[in-house]
Amino acid sequence: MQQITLRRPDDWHLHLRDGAMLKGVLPETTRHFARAIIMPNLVPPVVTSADASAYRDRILAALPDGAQFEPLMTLYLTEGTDAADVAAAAASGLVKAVKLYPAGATTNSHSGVRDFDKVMPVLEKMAEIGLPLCMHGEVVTAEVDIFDREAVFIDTVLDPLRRRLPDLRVVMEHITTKQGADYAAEGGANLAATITTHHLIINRNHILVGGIKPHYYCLPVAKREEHRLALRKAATSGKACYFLGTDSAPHVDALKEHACGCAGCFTATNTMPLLAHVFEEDGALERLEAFTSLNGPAFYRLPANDAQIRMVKHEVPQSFPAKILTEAGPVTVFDPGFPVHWQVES
Ligand SMILES: NC(=O)N[C@@H](CC(=O)O)C(=O)O
Ligand SMILES: [Zn+2]
Ligand SMILES: [Zn+2]
Repeated sequence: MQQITLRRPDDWHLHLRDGAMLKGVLPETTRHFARAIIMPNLVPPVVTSADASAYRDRILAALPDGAQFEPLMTLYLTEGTDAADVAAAAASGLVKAVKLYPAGATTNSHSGVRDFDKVMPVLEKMAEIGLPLCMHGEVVTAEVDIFDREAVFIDTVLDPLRRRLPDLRVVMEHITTKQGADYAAEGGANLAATITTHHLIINRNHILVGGIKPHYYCLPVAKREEHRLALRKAATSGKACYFLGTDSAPHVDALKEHACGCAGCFTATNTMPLLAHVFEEDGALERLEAFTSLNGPAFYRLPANDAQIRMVKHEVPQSFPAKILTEAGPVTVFDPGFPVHWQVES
């Protein structure tokens, strides 16, 4: 029996939603994770420090008994965001990052940014105080093919912005391409990238071959195999610029299995066993802790967790729930399509 011990992991990109869904999915994260960067794309979005404070209270109220979990709050950047409010929210410790959604790029992004000039005062303030900007890195212009959106974003939006504001600390969220992995590696100390569990496992064939698989559809959409392999190489490299952001994004089954299905994979339940599988397969188990527990806190200038988890590889494949039954409706858990022998024991 193989086993490993690592510092408790953190999730640097997580959707918890609100109300009945929040209550239903929160235990799936708090079981293994100590902290998570909480995405602000609620309806309406978490825009002001007052919104973030109220949302944090709702998350804390929904925690399962005895859970040791700290939600790290973010603000949703709009063209009306007030730089002074952002600075105050960061200074008080309430807010750990600001999230930028290009308008129309993904789930609940219509309040996002259209004109970058309008948000420059906020970005300048963030550069001054060292508050990270988390970016959903896709252009949304109709002429750009959906599989090229990330690479075009890097060239036409991210790189010009970083030249204009070199002190701005940026996290490229949920990178899905070799271009994304390469750009993050070359960006110096002010640039990092999160990588999801599912983008290490699926490519675009998994979504489309043999019938459309709505539970593999997320944004940015999974790309060609060469990109998945580039992400595997990046995540398992141990390099400081890459860390886990699951982007676990629950939608009820009725809205995933739909004529216009929602984007998002729900991986909170089985992420750590899946990552142990992936890292072992790539001969990199000793670098799993860097990816899940060390590189993220270092970038966010927070201490790593002191507590540990132990993971064990069993002879027999482990079973995971197929669905989480929330009071908002059932949510299908990401199915990697192969047996997983790893389990978190404590
Ligand atoms: N990743 C997704 O496919 N969906 C996310 C939004 C996002 O992170 O882009 C969601 O909120 O459902
Ligand atoms: Zn996103
Ligand atoms: Zn997300």
